[in-house]
Amino acid sequence: MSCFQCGKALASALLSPEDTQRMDREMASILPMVMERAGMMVARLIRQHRRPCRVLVACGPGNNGGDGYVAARYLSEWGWPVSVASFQLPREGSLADQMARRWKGAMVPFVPEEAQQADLVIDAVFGAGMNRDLPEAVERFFAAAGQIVAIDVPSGLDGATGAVRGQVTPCWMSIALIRKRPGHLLSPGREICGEVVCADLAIPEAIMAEMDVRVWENGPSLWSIPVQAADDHKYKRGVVSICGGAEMHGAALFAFEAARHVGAGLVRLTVPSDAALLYRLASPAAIVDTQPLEQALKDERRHVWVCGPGLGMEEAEQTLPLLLKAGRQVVADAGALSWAAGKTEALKGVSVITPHMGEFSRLFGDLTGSRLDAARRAAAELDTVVILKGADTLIAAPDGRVAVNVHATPALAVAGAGDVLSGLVAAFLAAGMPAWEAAAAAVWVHGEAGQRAAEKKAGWIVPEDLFYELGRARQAASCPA
Ligand SMILES: NC(=O)C1=CN([C@@H]2O[C@H](COP(=O)(O)OP(=O)(O)OC[C@H]3O[C@@H](n4cnc5c(N)ncnc54)[C@H](O)[C@@H]3O)[C@@H](O)[C@H]2O)[C@@H](O)CC1
Ligand SMILES: Nc1ncnc2c1ncn2[C@@H]1O[C@H](COP(=O)(O)OP(=O)(O)O)[C@@H](O)[C@H]1O
Ligand SMILES: [K+]
Repeated sequence: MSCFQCGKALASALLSPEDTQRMDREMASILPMVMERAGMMVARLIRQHRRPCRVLVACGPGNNGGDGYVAARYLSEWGWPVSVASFQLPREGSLADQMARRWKGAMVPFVPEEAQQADLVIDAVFGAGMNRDLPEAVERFFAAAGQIVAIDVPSGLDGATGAVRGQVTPCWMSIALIRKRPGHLLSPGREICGEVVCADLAIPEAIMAEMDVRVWENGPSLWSIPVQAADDHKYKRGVVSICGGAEMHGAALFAFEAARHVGAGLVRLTVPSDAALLYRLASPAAIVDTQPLEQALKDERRHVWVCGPGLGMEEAEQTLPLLLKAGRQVVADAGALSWAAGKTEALKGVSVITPHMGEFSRLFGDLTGSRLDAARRAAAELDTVVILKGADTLIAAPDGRVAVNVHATPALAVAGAGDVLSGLVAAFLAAGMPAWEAAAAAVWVHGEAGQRAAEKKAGWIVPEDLFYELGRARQAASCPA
């Protein structure tokens, strides 16, 4: 089943600097109109969010500055008291220069005292074109400001990665132009952007369709989860098998209950025989097998397995290679990832791995560069979908696609929440979804269930609270084709 459709997903595209540059080239002839619209939209959005107040627009030398001059003109025409502080004037003859020349209002020096006196400072110093560390004068200027609205991205934020290049003062609002950037969602960028509002700018569809987008905000436009049908039967819904360990029963049981509650047709636990009774007592609904794994693997219907939650090193060693040798689709987590540290190639053939940052570094070494690039590299290296978990979870495919998920809640920061996620991924794989789509949908449904559970329990949840939210969370995630 292939359900990824680029067109449908365009609304949630996250633009890289290369995307922006390509778009600028494609739109060369209409760029003045696009900049005019960008500045106007910024002014409009500010008018929607604030009563008239003293505004200072801080403008840089590039197109971000150009947008700032236009926004200043509109607000001023609407009667707002506006002045402009130029960090550096645009190059003569450039588009930004043309917009600067149309600004006939007050110009003030680019100094912190001016920023301090304004009720609202608009940051149009650097946007997507920022290519080196933030100059100190810019840091000091914004540090003195009260409320800041950033055009596109706050100056100093790397839109591609969410990294900051200097001391960046947190904004009240950021107005993303055309589409958000990964940096609006990825920490630490996410924490300095404030509320992120997108100004669509009505770019011609033909230009948008040409975009080779590889990064998206995770959401239902990226995948289709199978819906219930009159002729459903348990094998059509999908069979999930879970390896349980001898000592830590809870983790495998969390994955088991998650797969059951999100709609898998049949979920089975394969466990050491002396632990079987404990599993059965813990969950009377559990179908617990004690036959050797080789035996269980003779059943071709059991083609999706969760391997890792609650497994010790030895148990992981005794199960994962067998599952892979038998050509099963495997979701590898926890114990399986710890076992593979130092021999990452042992994970080749796994469909999805679900490391948190600690497990990821043990597998792939300390992070150099951005988490987004690291997750993408790991996915390509192993030819596996990588779910790099955290407050901003990344779902990377071997072909370079990445979904950035912020549809979650800090209420999920509790032991066992990751085991639930493994069960969800397996359930969606077993339902026939391709690995990247299954992983992205599982992460979103996990976040949705977390939000619903947190709402009921003032934010303080345990993993079990997620189970009874999963049906509705799956429903919310089912996007009609
Ligand atoms: N296609 C699009 O996405 C559109 C983009 N627009 C605007 O264009 C912006 C990008 O414009 P540009 O590519 O001109 O880039 P910027 O306006 O972000 O800045 C580029 C200029 O700043 C200088 N610069 C960069 N980092 C610096 C640093 N740390 N210290 C000193 N100087 C530095 C560069 O040498 C260059 O002169 C977007 O953020 C957005 O605001 C809009 O005008 C509308 C359309
Ligand atoms: N601050 C947070 N905001 C949103 N989601 C979070 C946050 N902290 C943790 N999570 C999510 O909760 C889950 C925790 O998984 P993990 O760390 O593997 O825990 P465990 O192995 O104990 O189950 C992950 O899916 C992660 O993305
Ligand atoms: K900016």
